[in-house]
Formats: sequence, structure tokens, C-alpha cells
Amino acid sequence: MFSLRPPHARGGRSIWQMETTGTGSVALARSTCAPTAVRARDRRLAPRWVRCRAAVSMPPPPSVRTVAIPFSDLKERGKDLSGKIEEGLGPNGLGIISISDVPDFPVLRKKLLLLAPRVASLSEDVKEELEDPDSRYNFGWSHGKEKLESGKLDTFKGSYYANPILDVPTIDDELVSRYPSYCRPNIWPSDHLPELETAFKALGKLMLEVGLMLARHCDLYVMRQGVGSYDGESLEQTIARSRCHKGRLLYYFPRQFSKQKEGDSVSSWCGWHTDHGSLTGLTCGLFMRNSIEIPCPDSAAGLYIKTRDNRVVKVTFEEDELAYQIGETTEILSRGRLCATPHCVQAPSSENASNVERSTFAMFMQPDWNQTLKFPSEIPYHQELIPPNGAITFGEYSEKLVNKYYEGKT
Ligand SMILES: O=C(O)CCC(=O)C(=O)O
Ligand SMILES: [Fe+2]
Repeated sequence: MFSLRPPHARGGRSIWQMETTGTGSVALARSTCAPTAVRARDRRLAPRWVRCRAAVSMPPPPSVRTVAIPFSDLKERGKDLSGKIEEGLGPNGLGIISISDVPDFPVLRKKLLLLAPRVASLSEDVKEELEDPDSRYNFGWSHGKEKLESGKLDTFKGSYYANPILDVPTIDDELVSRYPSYCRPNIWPSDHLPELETAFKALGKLMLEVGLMLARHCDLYVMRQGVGSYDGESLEQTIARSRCHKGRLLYYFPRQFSKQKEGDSVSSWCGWHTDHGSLTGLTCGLFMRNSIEIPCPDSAAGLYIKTRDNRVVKVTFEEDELAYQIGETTEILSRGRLCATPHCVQAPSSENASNVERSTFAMFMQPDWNQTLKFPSEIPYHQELIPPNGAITFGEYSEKLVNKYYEGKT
């Protein structure tokens, strides 16, 4: 059954340190905000039984609905949404919020997500041509290159990475070799799946536009809290001027569990990690069998989040809602006013899972490689990577992070 133990209790290794995913979501050890006894949002966490596989045993984790903001409110720059921002993304929030009624979103989502199994089923030769080892597989097709909690390579999901805003972020060769995971050009399967490029760019651009609107409201919330030098590094400006945004089309292969125990892991499809950038847009996962959409076959399958007081909860939002999560960089720069959240994805259980696939799209919005971040003196993560004066460009910071997790270098 599900483990309600804190992650560090598993197998003697912190599971949050394990997964090294592609751009935007290097999985990192983190200390969460200090646990507190009972918080306002806990009232929303009233347990709802989502699955019971065995007659005896521990209850499954509760399922929690995201705080939702209607698009018509979000697009008003001056509207006071600080209550909802605080409830969803503040120090006691789940670190995820959803936006409802975004025009065109449901159609663009479906168009792109239905292409994920088609990418995954291109021939091995074609997929190899679509790989980009020089960017550490941060552009084009990536499968089995990332490390999982177990330390094994992740073969459960495949990703297609591209910058939906800029095909060629820079032509400066020095920058391309210094920051390959952001500066290399996009790769598109123009001969084999030409519709991918249009669908990927359309959804990515929409998620950036809506993300910018949300960023504005996050800034208003943080400024109301009186955070000193935040102004010059506002989330909205940071995202608006960046050339580093990265979309990731994810395809989760059907999982066949050899032992029931293995299938019970809450992170059986995607390991625990915290996105390291500024803001991540996320679509609701689309379940399929043989590339045809089906309803989610197991209510326990999907996205899970670790709460600030060390509980694991399943998080739900509607398929026509667009969700956003805070990344570590924003948590640090907002001095903890906006909090990042560890998350993972659970596959359906064996009995329900035969041939079930899932696709989704994440849009990682992060500072430009040349933006200097001014870190406060006390930060919850990666203190050892920050120079004594606290100033480092996002490009250098990301390279150090990638080295830390891929090669153990700092
Ligand atoms: O599949 C999902 O819903 C989440 C994916 C994710 O967390 C990531 O790509 O960073
Ligand atoms: Fe993530």
C-alpha cells in the first residue's frame, strides 16, 4: 500500500535526491518549510477514499482539489487575487494552482497530448536522429537517460523537449557550448511527424501567456508581503525576458508490474522531484489504451504532492484547467513567500493498468541564462553552489545543478 512515511524513511536514502530529470526539473534534495501542526489548508484535505486494494492496511492518501482561479479574473492585472495565491502557492499551500476557462486550451491540449504516443512509436532509428546528447538530452527525444529514485535509468517515460518560443535561442557559439541545455536549437521531426511542431508551439505559447498573467498576481502578492529587493527580480519580468523556456511532452509507457509491491509505489511512473526553475505549467494527464483516450482507469493514478507537513496527497484538477507549480528558484527569490513543492506520478495498479499509457505536457518557465539572481544569505537549497556574495547567473547556477546531479561535481 501507499507509504505515509516521510520519504527519507525509505531504504535509507532520501528519495527526493534521486531523479535527475531534464531541463526544469532536476530533482533535488530539499528541506520543506518547517512542519506545523494544523494549518488552514488542512481543512481542505479532508480524506476521500480514492482506492482500496486490500482489505486490511493503511488508508490511501487523501485526494485534494487544487485552488482554482477563473481566467476572467486572472487576466485583470489589478485584481486582488492574493487570497487565492496565498492559499494555493503560499507557505501553507500545496504549491499548485489551476486556471479554469482558458480560451482554446482544451483543444490545444488534446491535439498535442494525442501526439505523444505517436512520437514514442516512431522507429528506433528515427528517434535516435531526434536525440541531442550534446544538450544532455534536453532537446528532442529523451528516453532512459534520466536516473530514478532507485538509481536505475528511467525507462517508464519518454520526453520530447523543445523551446516553444524560440527555435534558435542564440547564434553565439560560446554560449551554445557554455549552456547547451538552453542554447542549442530545437529539433523537430519534420519528415515523420510534422504536426508536432505546430501543436507543441501553440500549447507552449498559450501556457507562457497565461503563466505571465499568473506571475503578475504572484508578484503583487509577494510585494504586499513587503519583500525588499524583490521588485527588480519580479517573476513577471523574469519570465517575460527569458529565452530559456522549455516545453516537455511526456509519454508514460504502460507499466506491467511483476510484483504487487512494486506497483504500489506512489512514484511508480515519475520519481519524486521539485522543479528548479521559476514556474511550471502543467496539463492534466491524458490516459490512453492503444493511443485511444480512455477515462483514468484507477483513481489512485496521477499526480501526487508532498505537503509542507510531510504528508503525501493526490492532487486533482479538471482536464480543461491549466495548472501551475512554483519552482525552487522562485521560492528562493521570494524568500519563501511562494513555495515549491515535491511531486511525483503514480501509475495505475496492475489489475487496472494493462496497456494504459499517459501523456501530459509541462512548460518550464525559468530565468534567462544571463539573468543575475541575487540569492538571500539563508536559502533552503544548494547553498554550496552560491558564491559568497549571493550573485550568480541562472545559466551558471543551472550548470552547477546539472553537474551536481549528473556527475557529483560542484
Ligand atoms: O506527469 C506529470 O503530471 C508531472 C510531470 C513533471 O512533474 C515534470 O515533468 O517535471
Ligand atoms: Fe515536475
